[in-house]
Amino acid sequence: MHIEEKDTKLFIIEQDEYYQKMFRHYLGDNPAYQLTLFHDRQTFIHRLKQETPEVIFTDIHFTNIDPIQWIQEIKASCPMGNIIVTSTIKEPNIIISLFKEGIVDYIIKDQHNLQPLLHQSICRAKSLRLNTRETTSTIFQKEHIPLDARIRERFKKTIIGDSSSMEKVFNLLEKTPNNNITVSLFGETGTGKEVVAHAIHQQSNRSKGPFVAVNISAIPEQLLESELFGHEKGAFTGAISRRVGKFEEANGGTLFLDEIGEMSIHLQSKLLRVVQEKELTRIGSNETIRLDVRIITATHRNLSQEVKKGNFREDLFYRLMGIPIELPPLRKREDDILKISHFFIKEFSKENRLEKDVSLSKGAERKLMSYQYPGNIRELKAIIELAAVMCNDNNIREKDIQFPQTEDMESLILQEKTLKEYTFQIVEYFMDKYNNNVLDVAKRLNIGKSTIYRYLKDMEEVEDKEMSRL
Ligand SMILES: Nc1ncnc2c1ncn2[C@@H]1O[C@H](COP(=O)(O)OP(=O)(O)OP(=O)(O)O)[C@@H](O)[C@H]1O
Repeated sequence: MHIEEKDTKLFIIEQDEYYQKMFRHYLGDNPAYQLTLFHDRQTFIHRLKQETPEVIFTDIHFTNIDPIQWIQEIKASCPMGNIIVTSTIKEPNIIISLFKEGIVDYIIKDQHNLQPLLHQSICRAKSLRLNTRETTSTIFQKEHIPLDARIRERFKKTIIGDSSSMEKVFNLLEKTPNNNITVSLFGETGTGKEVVAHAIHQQSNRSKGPFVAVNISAIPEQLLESELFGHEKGAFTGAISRRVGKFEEANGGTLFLDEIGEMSIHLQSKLLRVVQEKELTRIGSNETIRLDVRIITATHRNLSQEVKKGNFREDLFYRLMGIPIELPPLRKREDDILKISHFFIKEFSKENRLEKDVSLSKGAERKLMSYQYPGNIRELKAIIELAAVMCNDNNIREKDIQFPQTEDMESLILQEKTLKEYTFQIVEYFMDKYNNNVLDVAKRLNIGKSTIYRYLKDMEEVEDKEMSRL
């Protein structure tokens, strides 16, 4: 979308004289911008309460005030203003927290190409405003802001989960459909990063365009450049024909760069250029191709640590961050385990055209709840599918649920139950296994029949108590 730049009202608070001059030089001379520079915090806040600039540039390095508090103060004074932070502070954790507070962009001040970055940032802030028709300061979740339930419900059709940690994810996802902002997904393997990336595309105003996914770690380094950016015939040995890269393939749609943390530093700089300039040239070509692609990235790594270690370019990190969404591991989503299990069982029954849907016994449910799932949702899916194949009468019992041997004991111990609770679990397991034949179970566990009956009675009482509490 072309953004009309005439008379864009900019407020800039900057205490450093050198940078004040720089802002005046880079932005003040541009007739499209109406610039007001402040160096005093109080005057700045006072004016913000009276006027509404479209874009607010601020540093975060002020004495006696914490960066988050400062952004909150600006937002409280001018809820409609789009905040862009310009600072020399490069601490990734601070930057992520500021994005979560709702800033639109973060620009490191001491870069050589600052002028185009400032300009792009202003355009981006304005396009957000036009596209979303909401303040960019509400781009990120805030409990007190009414949430768009319809968008949330659409996301919930493919991303199963109701737990409180997922609610935070949905709060952020709600803010993605009507703009072009980059989304960066973090989370352990199997937590659903690709599912979420696809859902973002599906719910966005680009859903009619292509969704192209590239797994960076699956492509050998020497092929990745041409895979992403394409090449002309004869550009290098082996380039027997022209190849359109994934960026071009995704034009008009969404490009999902999975495992972005695995990209080499060399390619990172090329990617940065493409992301910043929104155009590329294929290897061996002079032609410039304009890009209109939304980028979603994912990684299982802690990227801010990778930045600190020098493995990931800090400028690219900031460029790609956009809306950062952390997908929680399944062990922190206990409330979702059964819901997702039932979802997979339904899918399984449908895919296999079963006349009667597979069901889960209470014992099986309890067993599913007892595990830690190092492989997250992918592992749960595999466990459920295996159980659905192994079970008799389309009813999954405890014995049908099989966890990898090595994790089994550890995961049992990690539950830190009482001895009585462990005993109940063992009795329940064998009752399930021996089709409720108390005699067989007593023999197997080498205890008297009456002891088993006593346990069963105790278990029933515990269950009744639990039920009456609900
Ligand atoms: N919330 C969810 N609801 C239903 N199914 C899900 C959900 N999240 C993930 N899945 C399923 O779990 C499996 C793993 O998901 P996905 O590939 O998106 O994970 P990932 O985080 O991208 O993994 P990796 O980091 O290994 O690439 C897929 O089969 C997917 O369909």
